[in-house]
Amino acid sequence: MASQIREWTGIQQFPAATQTKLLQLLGKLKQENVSTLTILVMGKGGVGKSSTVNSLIGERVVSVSAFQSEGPRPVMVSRTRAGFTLNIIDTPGLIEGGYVNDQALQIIKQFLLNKTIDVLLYVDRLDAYRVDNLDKQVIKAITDSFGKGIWRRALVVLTHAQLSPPDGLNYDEFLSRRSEALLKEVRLGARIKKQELQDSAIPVVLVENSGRCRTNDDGEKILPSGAAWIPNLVEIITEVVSNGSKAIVVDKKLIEGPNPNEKHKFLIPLLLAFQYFFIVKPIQRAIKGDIAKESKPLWELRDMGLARHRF
Ligand SMILES: Nc1nc2c(ncn2[C@@H]2O[C@H](COP(=O)(O)OP(=O)(O)OP(=O)(O)O)[C@@H](O)[C@H]2O)c(=O)[nH]1
Repeated sequence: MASQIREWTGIQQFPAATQTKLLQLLGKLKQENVSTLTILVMGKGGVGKSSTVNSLIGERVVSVSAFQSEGPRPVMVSRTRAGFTLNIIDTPGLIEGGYVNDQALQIIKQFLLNKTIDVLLYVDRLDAYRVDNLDKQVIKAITDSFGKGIWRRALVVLTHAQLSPPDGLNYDEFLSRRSEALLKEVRLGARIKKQELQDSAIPVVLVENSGRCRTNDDGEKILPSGAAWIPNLVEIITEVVSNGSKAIVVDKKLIEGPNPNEKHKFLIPLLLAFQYFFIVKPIQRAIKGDIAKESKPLWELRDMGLARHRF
């Protein structure tokens, strides 16, 4: 209920330049008749999801820990400002003991029941050097849970953006290699086809949550490129919201129904029937034919009394 939602006072913590840009962006959304934005934040554990939520809200609303957080519970933080409601849903890391924690995933899905996800922030660290099987699993779990359409509403958010790349690589080169490796996995995990690539361009956005993040003359936290990252992130979120794709409505059907990516499951019995009549049957027939044609070995003929013992 709107009356219970707290006023977004955290915005006043931002430097004036950031506040102005944020209010402009929210004003633009309102002009497009968007007055609520629900942002889902997902990713592996410890990549900076909660820190990013706190940075965006401008308050310490969710706890941040260098070690894996305990209760695997999602948290929704809601704030209103000038008739606009911002909901951000922070979720626990999905990986436990090397696998996607199905129970945590189920809890997240239940939590999202009857909510509409406008944007997914898929969070990872910029300073990771390879994409591994865990990334694949998390991307697949998100796709299987919400359908591949969620990636049309997604941003890849890379934290720890204030880094010095290793091996003498320059920053932009490192960023583009890291982004490309991750996006490749997202495209595979989300089963985005080649012809859909153009439509499904997923933006990669940099974030630096550290208190030691550099600032510009206006006091805004900036990236190594000099861009103020909070207004930049919000701007790209508003672009994704306006890209013509559908928000993800989490209803009972999505949570309990068949996997949204298995729409063609009805074909399975047809395929089995095809396999039976056109593969299994002909093979059985061929085997029978072979047996019938087979010349009997001497010992068999002997046993049948048709051949004389030769030994
Ligand atoms: N330097 C730096 N540290 C960060 C950044 N983002 C997060 N951290 C640190 O990384 C650690 C984990 O951050 P969290 O925000 O708790 O990560 P999380 O993904 O929410 O973790 P779980 O809730 O356990 O899944 C904390 O010690 C943060 O202070 C960042 O952009 N830069």
